[in-house]
Amino acid sequence: MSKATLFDSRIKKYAYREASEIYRDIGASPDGLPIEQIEAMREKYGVNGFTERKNDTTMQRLRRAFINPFNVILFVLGIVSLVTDVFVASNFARNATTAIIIFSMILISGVIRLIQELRAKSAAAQIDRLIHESVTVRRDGELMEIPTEELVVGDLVLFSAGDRVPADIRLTKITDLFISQAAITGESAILEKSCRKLSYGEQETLTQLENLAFMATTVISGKGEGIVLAVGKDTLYGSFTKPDSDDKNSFQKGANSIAWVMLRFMAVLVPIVFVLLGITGGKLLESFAFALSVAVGLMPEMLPMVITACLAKGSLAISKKQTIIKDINAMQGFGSMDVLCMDKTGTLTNESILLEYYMDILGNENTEVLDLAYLNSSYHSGVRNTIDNAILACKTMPGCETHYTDLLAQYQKADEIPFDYARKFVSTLVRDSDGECQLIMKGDIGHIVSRCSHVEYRGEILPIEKDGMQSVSSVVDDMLQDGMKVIAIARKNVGHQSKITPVDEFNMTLVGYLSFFDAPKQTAKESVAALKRLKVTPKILTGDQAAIAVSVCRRVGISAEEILTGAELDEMTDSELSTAVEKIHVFAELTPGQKVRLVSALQENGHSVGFMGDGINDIPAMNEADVGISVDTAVDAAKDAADVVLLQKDLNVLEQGILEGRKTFTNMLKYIKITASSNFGNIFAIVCASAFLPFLPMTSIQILLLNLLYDILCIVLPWDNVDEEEILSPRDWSGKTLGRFMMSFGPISSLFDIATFLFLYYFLCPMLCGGATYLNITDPSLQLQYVSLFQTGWFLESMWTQVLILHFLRTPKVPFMQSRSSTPVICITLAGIVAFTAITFTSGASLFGLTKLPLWYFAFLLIVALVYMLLTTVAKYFYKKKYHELI
Ligand SMILES: Nc1ncnc2c1ncn2[C@@H]1O[C@H](COP(=O)(O)OP(=O)(O)OP(=O)(O)O)[C@@H](O)[C@H]1O
Ligand SMILES: [Mg+2]
Repeated sequence: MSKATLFDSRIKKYAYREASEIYRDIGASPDGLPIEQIEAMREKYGVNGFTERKNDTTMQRLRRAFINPFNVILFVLGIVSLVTDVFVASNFARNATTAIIIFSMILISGVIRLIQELRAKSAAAQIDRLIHESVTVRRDGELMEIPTEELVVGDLVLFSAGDRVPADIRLTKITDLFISQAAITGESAILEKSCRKLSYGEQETLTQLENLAFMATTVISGKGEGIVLAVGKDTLYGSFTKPDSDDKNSFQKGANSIAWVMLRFMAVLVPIVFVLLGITGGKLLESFAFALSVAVGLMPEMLPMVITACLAKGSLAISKKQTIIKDINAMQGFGSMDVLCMDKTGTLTNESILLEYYMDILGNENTEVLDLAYLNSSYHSGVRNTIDNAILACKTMPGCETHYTDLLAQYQKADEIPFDYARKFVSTLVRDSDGECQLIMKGDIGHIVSRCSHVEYRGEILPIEKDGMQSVSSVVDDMLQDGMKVIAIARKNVGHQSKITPVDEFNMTLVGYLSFFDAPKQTAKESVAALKRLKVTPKILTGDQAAIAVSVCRRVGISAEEILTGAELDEMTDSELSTAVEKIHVFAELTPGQKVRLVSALQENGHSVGFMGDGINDIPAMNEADVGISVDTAVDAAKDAADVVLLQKDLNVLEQGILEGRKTFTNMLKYIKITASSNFGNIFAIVCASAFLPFLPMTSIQILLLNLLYDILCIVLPWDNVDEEEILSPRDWSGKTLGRFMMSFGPISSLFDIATFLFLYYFLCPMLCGGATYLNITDPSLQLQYVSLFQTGWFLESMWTQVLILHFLRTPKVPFMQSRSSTPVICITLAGIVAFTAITFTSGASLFGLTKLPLWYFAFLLIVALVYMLLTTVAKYFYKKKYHELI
């Protein structure tokens, strides 16, 4: 039986039972669960979350910090070294230093990672406090607010318009409850829900069962109450969202592609080293250990740690800039986003709109139109948006204090059909004191007019004639072109009929219009310019009329020469759309589904797309986009669905977030590229050297030590400065450019390694060992000294150049003069060079097979370092010229 059918049978049965039976079955009661039973229910049915992270045990955290592919390789290496150097070695040759270094590498990277995670967790806790995702439940007979993830099976939940359903629920009580299931079925139609027991004859699929509400669906209007049947991964939504496989994970994909590049280099280099050593007569186990340390030397072991640190630091920095990153992986979206889609109201225009005119069909002021709109806005139980708020605000107009209260007393609500972004209007049925009912419809002009057969003018009801409609639309057109938002009001008497269905919404009488002032924000023009400077193309995806969208876009500097409406979009094939989305920046009269289609068309074209919105209509597009952005004032469901929440709906805030995201990414890429290329350079030189050296150019323990020291220095990289020019365009997060970077800069470092190696072999070592080169020396102790001098010389050269090159490759500019690393980076790297050089002068040096070198060698080192830096600067110039970027 498939997972889905299993799931079906488990939850579906409750649709056909009375509430009382369900309470008994699950062990709940109509008063809600007793507090002491909550834990037991959680034990039995699980938690309401998808990632274990929320309820981490120390074990899980430790496991994540310590177990990763890099550490596994290190561990194998540690064991090999334990076996060869300690267990099977003779008493005399027993030496555990290699094993100790390897295990301390594992320990250090793990502990740092653990600390980072704990810090990130406390940051996340702060963030949770800022954006409350809470639900109302009835427990022990009392209503209380709890965080969504504390919900358990058996809880009684209450929700209303604008909420996201927090779990899978069997409804027990509803008032005009309408739900959009787009998030799980993809269908934009809005369904009316009920709480009656269904009978088995009605063969329906799970999502069609009207007395069930599913996790992640959106309450469009009305209220509901119900028993939680399934939570977290056991919900229908949970059954098809596997934690790590959703397409939001381009971050993970990027990390993987980087790991692959590294693996390919290893796959080539390591066997070569092994074979070369074998040919030159090394011992099998020793050669194996050496080849493995080469592998470790090549790996950026600290990658997981640097990534966690960078992301944690970045999201903390962003949160100080009024932006909350809910999902840390969404930082990637922020760094790489090159198209930002947004709706109009509240982003480009002010958050609230003002009611300006209320008029009959020919444009004369008419209070009856406003009264009808007021009744409609007061009585529909959907989410009140800016339009409703503007209409309801008229009760505070001077002289109207009692008028609107009287009006509500005079007309009672009888029924409604909620607002729906596909139909773009809302209908309410009101009953006067005589029991006569009238249907009031308000919404988009086009959609309303298409349902009208008559117009009302000065009390007379006239059939619509063609030219009559033209003079009507000219009234509206002028206002739209001025950037006003206009909606239409229509009505119909339906006698004593007390319920309405969509069939009743025809043959309406058009009464008039309301127009609103939807003024662009003062800062909008500037912010749009800033986005363009950051190479993020702004695109407007609005459900509103084309004319107003054009007017607003002109005023804020978005090109509106060409515009595409929802209707035109539906006519297009995918390939036509793919070219259209590139050159058009304004899309109007869209349904939520069309917004999704546009976002995915942009993604198909290779863009990294952000979507910023605040309404229920924006949720599907936010889910589709690489990064969904919402604002603190948005409806709860939109905030829940977003990856990023801005505490102010202002494009300026977003600009700061984008910059911070790119900065984070640049620092991560810096670590990866520089480390990988200099490691590659070193290892490549070692390979060349092992081909004809009669001894190991560096012992495996030295390679590891070098690597460990270097990695410790890299811990400060997340705190490095980033050049302003570097973050002016979106960052690509993938292994695509890693290979070419390694191939361009790695060999330069090998060149100097080999020069040093020749200098050591033919000049320094013979000079200090009686004038002969290694092969001509017969005294074993002199041979040992020769090797040790050679290896120390190379160790120091590698370390110096590897650390210095960090400062040269981190920026395309001239280091220290045009672009300075941050103070911690400068201090730590300098301290590192001094400390590690000092090690070779201590007595402990012999533990690692290192020894003291004459001071004049450092003069040589200085020259090598200088020439190396010079050559790198030249290479950097050409690289930048060719590829237009460095990091
Ligand atoms: N509460 C409402 N009552 C009646 N009609 C409404 C209501 N809300 C929206 N509409 C109609 O639906 C159309 C689309 O809604 P809306 O403008 O909110 O879409 P949007 O895509 O969020 O656009 P934006 O936020 O950019 O203005 C509106 O132009 C209006 O005609
Ligand atoms: Mg909107």
